[in-house]
Amino acid sequence: MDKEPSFIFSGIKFDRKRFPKDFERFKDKKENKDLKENPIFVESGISELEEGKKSAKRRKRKSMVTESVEGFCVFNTSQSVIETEQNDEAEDEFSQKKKEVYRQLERDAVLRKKHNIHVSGNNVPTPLENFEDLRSRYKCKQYLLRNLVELGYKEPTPIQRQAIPVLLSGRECFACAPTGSGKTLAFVCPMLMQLKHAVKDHVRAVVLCPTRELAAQTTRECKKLAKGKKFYIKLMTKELAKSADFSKLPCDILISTPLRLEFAIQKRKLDLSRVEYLVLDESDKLFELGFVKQIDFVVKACSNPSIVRSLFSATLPDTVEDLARTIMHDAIRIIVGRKNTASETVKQTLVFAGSEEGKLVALQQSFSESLNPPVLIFVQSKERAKELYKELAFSDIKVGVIHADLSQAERESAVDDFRAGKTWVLIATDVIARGMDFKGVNCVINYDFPESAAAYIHRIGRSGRAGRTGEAITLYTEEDIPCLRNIANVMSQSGCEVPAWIMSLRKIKWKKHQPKRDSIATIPQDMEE
Ligand SMILES: Nc1ncnc2c1ncn2[C@@H]1O[C@H](COP(=O)(O)OP(=O)(O)OP(=O)(O)O)[C@@H](O)[C@H]1O
Repeated sequence: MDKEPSFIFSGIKFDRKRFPKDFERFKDKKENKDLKENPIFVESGISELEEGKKSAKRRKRKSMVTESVEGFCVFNTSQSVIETEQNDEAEDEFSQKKKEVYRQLERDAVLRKKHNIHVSGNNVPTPLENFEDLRSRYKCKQYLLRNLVELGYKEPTPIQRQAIPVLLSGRECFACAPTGSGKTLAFVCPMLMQLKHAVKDHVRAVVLCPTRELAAQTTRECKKLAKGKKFYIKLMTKELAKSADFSKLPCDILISTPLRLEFAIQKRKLDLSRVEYLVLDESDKLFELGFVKQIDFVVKACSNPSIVRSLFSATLPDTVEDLARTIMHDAIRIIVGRKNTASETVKQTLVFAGSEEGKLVALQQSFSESLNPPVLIFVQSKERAKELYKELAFSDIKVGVIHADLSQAERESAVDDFRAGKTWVLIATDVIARGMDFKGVNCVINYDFPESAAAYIHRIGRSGRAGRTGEAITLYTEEDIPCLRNIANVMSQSGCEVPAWIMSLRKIKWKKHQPKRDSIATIPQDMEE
């Protein structure tokens, strides 16, 4: 009904030339009204909306060109009816587009809710329904889709569903998703897709990891995903950092720890000014005091104004978010589940061990009753790692150890032996607490209480990865009790039961809990040889 032109006003046209101001006022009002009524449009789907508006405007202009007479013209009825109809058509098309944008926004919201994805930022791209979307929406190359199938990845994980389209749209992001939830693929896949093919003369993507072991693992993952396509993917080794001539070394993707990269930039004159992608993996660790200067240096060296930067971690403190915001442009924030929580697939328990002596007895007893390898044991320092290693090696358990005092080759072989099942138990410091992906670790034992809630989340996250179940046991003594509540909070947030008395302890502000502990050693020195 409302589309029928009123009889009285049919054929009457407003003389725009004579009353330009009035016309402008009228036009503005209508457009403002549209925006006010549809605030979501201002935030999301704006490009499609604008495209709709533009095409409607284009059509309007076209119909005006055909006008023979302007001004009040009661005899021009048929011409104006045609024009009104054309305008209506354009309006219709515009409102159809608008509806479609709304429908898409609703579908996006449903998909995000289903996968517990929370986003904030402008115009967040639609999450992936499946890996097939990579081909249909983003023209993903066959080699990559084939590699996903070969790796056995049937469906994207929640972080992959959202982070991949965000990065493919050229948007910067900071992403927080649980340990073992596939964050590596979430940043490697869009990187390979965007780089398209290899070039030989400059570094195009940089991934920074806090440890050499993680950098090596990420390089391997990257190569697996790039299989069948000639990309130059390089791990920054000590040798490369010391002696490579980067101007002659073809390198599309460079994976490094911050220190080695800083060294290479300074000493080897590594030019990062054309880097298109920069990923800070385990970003909260990289923003800690020991790294922050190097990170700052690398971020500045990656001076390409159209660079896309992204931050990934399972823990993202507000302070890091605030810092990240200062360097990122219009970034999208992606949180899977709740921020700073442990993986829900890990069964977590707290065990009171009384004293240091009690811890060793408890560990040896539990191993003699049942040992379900692979088991990872975390201790507070390299000295304690060495001590515990001697104790366990002495009791005939196939045990390995990794800490910062070992040579690179020894560190690698400790990790390889554990991966290959040659050792059943690996004793470690926090050096491998982040990012390391050991297949099927059945149990993580926090022999020494973790230094922070974040350390706890990352340590126990070496188990229960990629949807598998796992177990985490945390031993504590009297001196750990003041920090118990913080760990208990993490446990209860991920659905584990915690004794009421622990939950009623006072919360403390906790920086680094590394109390001085009694030595683990029980074996007399002369028996060690
Ligand atoms: N879509 C997928 N389907 C099944 N498995 C996957 C998928 N994506 C990744 N994985 C596997 O999940 C495991 C964990 O992935 P990844 O190491 O990337 O986790 P993460 O989120 O980076 O963990 P962390 O926070 O500990 O670094 C890996 O073994 C990886 O091969």
